[in-house]
Amino acid sequence: MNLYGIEVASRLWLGTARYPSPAILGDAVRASGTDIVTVSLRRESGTQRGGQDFWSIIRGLGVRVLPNTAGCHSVKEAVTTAQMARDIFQTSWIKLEVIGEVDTLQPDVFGLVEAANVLCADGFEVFPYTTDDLVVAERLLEAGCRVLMPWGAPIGTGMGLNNLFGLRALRAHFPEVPLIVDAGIGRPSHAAAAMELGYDGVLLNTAVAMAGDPVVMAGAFAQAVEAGRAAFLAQPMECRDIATPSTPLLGKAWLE
Ligand SMILES: CC(=O)[C@@H](O)[C@H](O)COP(=O)(O)O
Repeated sequence: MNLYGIEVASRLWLGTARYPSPAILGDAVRASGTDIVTVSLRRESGTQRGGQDFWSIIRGLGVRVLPNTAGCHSVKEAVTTAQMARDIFQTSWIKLEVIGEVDTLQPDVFGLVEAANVLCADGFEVFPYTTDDLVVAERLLEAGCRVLMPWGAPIGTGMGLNNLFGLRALRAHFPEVPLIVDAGIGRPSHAAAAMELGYDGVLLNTAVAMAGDPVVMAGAFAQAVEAGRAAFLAQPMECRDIATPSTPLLGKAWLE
């Protein structure tokens, strides 16, 4: 898929937080086959994760970094964080998060649109973490976003795809816009379901980082995303209310 002029092969993108160790993070990234990881500037740049060590591990993975503004609750904070990320990572890509509510961590969609306008005007290539609201999606595209990242469910819940209707509607309304489900995915089957809906990819963190075996789980997600994409391209059958025998009756067996 083409994102802001860059050809991206991987449809599974990973977050880099909450892994048991940097070595396991590296192994999970390799097992996932991803070529994009997202990094939170606010959470990872402190001393807690080793500062420079953490950056060098990420750089050593040889994947594209999509910095994010996780943990930002205001437009000002998100814009400043994005500007710092651009300097540090030498990229104009930014996954824009403006959190509006602490219990659900749901996006503040008003702040999100405002921040997207500011950042797009400043030359950023914005990947907005949004809800499944069609009107907000329109506003983000008007602001200059060329990719949308609607949530599956609140971050870290692992609930999967909470609003299938909303996600289907977004896909149907914006057939040409790359759509990546971001957040709330808990199991490989959720990722496969998103891909079967025709989504272009999924971004997840907690489901891999907090699994009993993150490396095996990363591989399982890779297979699920591939299977879901293949199923979408193969055009799944429609659901029906009425049963249809899969073995046509050509005649009845005659028993004496
Ligand atoms: C890492 C990151 O960017 C998260 O904010 C992202 O939304 C992933 O969410 P999950 O941890 O629910 O997969």
